[in-house]
Amino acid sequence: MGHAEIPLRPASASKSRSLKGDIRIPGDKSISHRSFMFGGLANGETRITGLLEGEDVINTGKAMQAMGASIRKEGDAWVINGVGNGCLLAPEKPLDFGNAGTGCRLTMGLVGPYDFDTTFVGDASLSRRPMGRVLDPLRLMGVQVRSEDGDRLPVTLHGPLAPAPISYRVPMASAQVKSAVLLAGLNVPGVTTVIEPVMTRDHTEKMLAGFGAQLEVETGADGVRTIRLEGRGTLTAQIIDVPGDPSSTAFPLVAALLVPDSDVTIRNVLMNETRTGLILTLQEMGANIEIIDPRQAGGEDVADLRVRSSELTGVNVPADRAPSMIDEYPVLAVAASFAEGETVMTGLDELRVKESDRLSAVARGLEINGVDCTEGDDWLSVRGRPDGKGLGARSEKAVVKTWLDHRIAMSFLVMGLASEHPVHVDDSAIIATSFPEFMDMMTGLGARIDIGSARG
Ligand SMILES: O=C(O)C1=C[C@@H](OP(=O)(O)O)[C@@H](O)[C@H](O)C1
Ligand SMILES: C=C(OP(=O)(O)O)C(=O)O
Repeated sequence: MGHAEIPLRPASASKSRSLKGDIRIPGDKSISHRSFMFGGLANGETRITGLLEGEDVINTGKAMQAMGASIRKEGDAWVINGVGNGCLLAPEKPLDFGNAGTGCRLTMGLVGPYDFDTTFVGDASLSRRPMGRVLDPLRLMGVQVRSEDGDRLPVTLHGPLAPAPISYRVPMASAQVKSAVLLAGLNVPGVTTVIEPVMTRDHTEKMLAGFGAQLEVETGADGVRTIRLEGRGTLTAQIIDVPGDPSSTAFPLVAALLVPDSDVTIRNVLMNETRTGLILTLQEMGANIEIIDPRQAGGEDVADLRVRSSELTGVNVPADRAPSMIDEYPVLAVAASFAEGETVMTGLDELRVKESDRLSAVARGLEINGVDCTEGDDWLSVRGRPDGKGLGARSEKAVVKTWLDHRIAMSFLVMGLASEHPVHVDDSAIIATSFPEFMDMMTGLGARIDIGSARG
């Protein structure tokens, strides 16, 4: 059952006394998707520990199974026997990616060049999101595309008999587009080139190299990256331990900063520089975040974070930082609501095409909870109230609309933990797409969050 059919599960968060504890955040969503995909494609048996068992990632696993990979769970490990590069099977039914842009767009690249039909479907949120950004480069490789108006789902792809490699300059800052082109290149003879003017998360490049793909990355003096991948090579199974997701970490982290007398340690957090923009920004705002035991694990930087309540001050968040914190703006806007002075966030155009139009969803949610903010076409400014006085819902009717967007739901629940009045969200069921443990983990730290019954 997709989220379109699941009844909404409203929830409310109320002012909490203090958050205390030591937690381990579930695995990174980006790395988990790619672990299932590359393991499903490689020769041999890939073992994954720490995989995020959220709905988004599970849907990617089901898609890989539908295309021939064998996936099973043994104790804590996921064990995958891959089909071999170039050997995916035609799925018998449409692949349903639920709410997941990453699963859907990367798999379009992975299977698009194959000479058979593959149909992609998703929930109401995913069906509203633009797919042209991935379909355009696939068309250049010779892939036939059948889609609804405006390149929305459902989409059916059929690869050509002789796919051609392309050189593609990614027109927007998007790791999903970069990755889809590279994954398509895996099954195309010759060298596929991706030019990335603005660096985005680099998990695809790193992990493909780890699986043995012939891939090189060159960074120009101007920061422009050129990634070249030799197609039709062999991928070899790997052992993967997925580090904790910095995007999920953002919620208990901001909550601990905002709720007075809090002291929370978060273990095993991925600290890849393409993902740490939020931590940097919060530190600039005066956040007390201690980075403990920074280390390498499985080719990635990880660390433990000790977070204590802090008085925050508004800052300007530069546009060029957006790719390294793209999923964290909703919760940053919540942090800014409790900061002294104004926070201005720029370069936010990509927020309009996430699970919801996050710029507008955040601005509406802040407004109904008494926050003074301004929404621009690609920017947001927030004027905070350090004591949280007057913030929160003044009536039962002031319910944040979450639009099937997990990050909107979690961000506003965090807001309610430090506001004078409770904060209500119209749905919390969607949180299971990326962070099924969110409620238990937060309430375990002392957060007052109640799940209500469906409102009429
Ligand atoms: O490649 C990835 O794993 C992701 C890339 C980002 O999307 P875009 O590529 O659309 O920026 C991010 O928002 C998403 O949560 C995960
Ligand atoms: C944008 C997100 O994910 P996706 O694009 O995979 O749906 C997210 O998790 O915030």
